[in-house]
Amino acid sequence: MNANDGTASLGASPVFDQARAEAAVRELLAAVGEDPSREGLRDTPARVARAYRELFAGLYTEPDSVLDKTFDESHEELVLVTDIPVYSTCEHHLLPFHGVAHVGYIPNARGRVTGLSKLARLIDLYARRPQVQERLTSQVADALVRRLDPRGVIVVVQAEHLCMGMRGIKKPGSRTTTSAVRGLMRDSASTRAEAIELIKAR
Ligand SMILES: Nc1nc2c(ncn2[C@@H]2O[C@H](COP(=O)(O)OP(=O)(O)OP(=O)(O)O)[C@@H](O)[C@H]2O)c(=O)[nH]1
Ligand SMILES: [Zn+2]
Repeated sequence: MNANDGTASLGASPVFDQARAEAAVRELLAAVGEDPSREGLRDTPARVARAYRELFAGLYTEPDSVLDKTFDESHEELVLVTDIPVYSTCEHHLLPFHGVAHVGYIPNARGRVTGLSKLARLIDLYARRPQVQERLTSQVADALVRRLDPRGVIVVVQAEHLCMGMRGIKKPGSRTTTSAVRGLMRDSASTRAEAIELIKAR
C-alpha cells in the first residue's frame, strides 16, 4: 500500500478490531442521544461492527490479488464488461455511494487476459474501503495496468452519493461519472471513442 491509496496511515496490514468497533458504535449511539442499552439497540453495536467489517473488506485483502490468475487467449481486441454494480462508502461522511462500473481493456500482444468475474471482484474490493469515487476509478485502472500489462484500459464509474441525497445539499438522483483511461485508451481518440460508444450502446 502506498501514500496514494488512501490507506497509508493504517500501516501495511490493517486488521479489523471487532470489540473496538462495537464500543465506538455504542459511544456514537450515546452521543446522538440514544440509549444503547434499550431492547432494540442491544445487539446493534455488534451488528454494525460486522457490517463495517464487510463494507471495508477491501482493507484486509490485497485487491490486486484477484488478478493473480491470468491466462493467454491470443485476443488483442477490446474486452469490456459493463454495468457491474458498485457499492462503496464515501470517506467524507461514511455514507454509501452506489451505481455501476464499466471496465474495459485491450490485452497485450501475448493476449494476457483475466477471467471476467475478476474484473467485478477487483471493483468490489477497491469499493469496500472508505473511498472517493475518483480514487476508486483510478485504482481499478492502475491495478489492471500493473497485473495485465494491457495495451489500454478504460474504467467508468457512474454513482449516486447518498451524502448528496439524504443530507446536505439534498439532491437525490444526481449522478456522478468518473473515468480513468490508460495506454491506448488515453492516447488514441478513436480507440477511446469505440469503447465509449460500446458503453453508451449497452
Ligand atoms: N470529489 C468527490 N467528492 C466527494 C465524494 N464523496 C463525497 N464528496 C464530497 O466531499 C465534500 C466534503 O465537503 P465538506 O465541506 O468537507 O463537508 P460538508 O460540510 O459535509 O459538505 P456538504 O456535503 O456540502 O454539506 C462534499 O462536497 C461531498 O459532496 C467523492 O467521491 N468525490
Ligand atoms: Zn460523502
